[in-house]
Amino acid sequence: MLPHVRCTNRQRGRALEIPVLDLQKAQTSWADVLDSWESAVLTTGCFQLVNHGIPPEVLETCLAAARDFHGRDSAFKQRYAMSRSLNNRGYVPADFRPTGTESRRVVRDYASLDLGTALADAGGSIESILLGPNVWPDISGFRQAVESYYQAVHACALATSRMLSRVCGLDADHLAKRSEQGISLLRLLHYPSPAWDPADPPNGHTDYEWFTLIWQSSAGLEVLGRDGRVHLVPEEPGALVVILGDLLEVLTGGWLESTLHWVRPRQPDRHSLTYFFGPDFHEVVAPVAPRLGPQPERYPLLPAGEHLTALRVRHFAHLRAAVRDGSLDLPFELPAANPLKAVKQDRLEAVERGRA
Ligand SMILES: O=C(O)CCC(=O)C(=O)O
Ligand SMILES: [Fe+2]
Repeated sequence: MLPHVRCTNRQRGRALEIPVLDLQKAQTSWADVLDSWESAVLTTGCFQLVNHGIPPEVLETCLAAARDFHGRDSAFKQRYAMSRSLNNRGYVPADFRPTGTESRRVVRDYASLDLGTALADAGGSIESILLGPNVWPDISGFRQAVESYYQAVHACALATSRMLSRVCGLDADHLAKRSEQGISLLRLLHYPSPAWDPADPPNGHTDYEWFTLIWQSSAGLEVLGRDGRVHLVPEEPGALVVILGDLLEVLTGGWLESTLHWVRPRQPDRHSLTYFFGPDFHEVVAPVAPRLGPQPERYPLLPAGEHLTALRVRHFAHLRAAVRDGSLDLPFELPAANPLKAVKQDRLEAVERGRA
């Protein structure tokens, strides 16, 4: 839990700044802008991306489809509930409270419709939890609208991955090559109303994959920078927000850190289109030179598919129940906790000490 972190637009008299980076410029003259990318990921761990190549009409049409879906009645949405299958796909309502876990979530004040890479031949295999078939609501034009956005945001993630690979001192294609049928996920998120009390501790977390691309309809996303300060990510019309995920931290042995973040909507009815860019199921992620943190040995060797499957199973009650009753037979031992918990816990405590 992130205790007592308050977001203000100014702290100690200095304006907080989330860098704005231009993806088109990075594609045409990457060497000129590599330093600014490196500085962004090392300081705030978060930046806004402009000229990202997603046509505004593709974004708007996907948003309209998401609004249409989330605006329907509960009986309609429940037809597509994630809990109806073992796949990490479909609708998860707001106010979902996982029970019996060590989850830090106090309340889930958002609903989502989750979809992602769907392997044609995943049926029945362990891969099908993360890469199973998508669930498409019976709404005219919905699938096309969302698939168009998915393709566009994925292309943007590939271009972003080329810059982040270079920042890590690796071949530009390093991440893309390891993510050809990646465990990637698009969540159409809806925050119906600001349910938070400023006194509540925020629901801080880091994302699990390489990195995340977020489009937000209104402000609400807050990140904790490596400067120990809280940054409100301002609304930047048309921009995508990029934050770093756990697997980039593992890849660099802690030289990069996954971005601690949380959402406290400023206005009711906030939507976000949140795309998590992840590796192929059979990739094993471990620290890779040359850019390494001071203690790369603290990072476990992570088989991506097993690790991400275990996190989903630990999170969702219906998957835990399926493991208990034998309808889901995992070919690996479910770890008692996220194996990255220790490194992240240390960081949270260090941040707290820095504040004292
Ligand atoms: O809605 C957002 O801006 C971010 C959502 C998020 O952090 C998540 O789904 O992991
Ligand atoms: Fe997140």
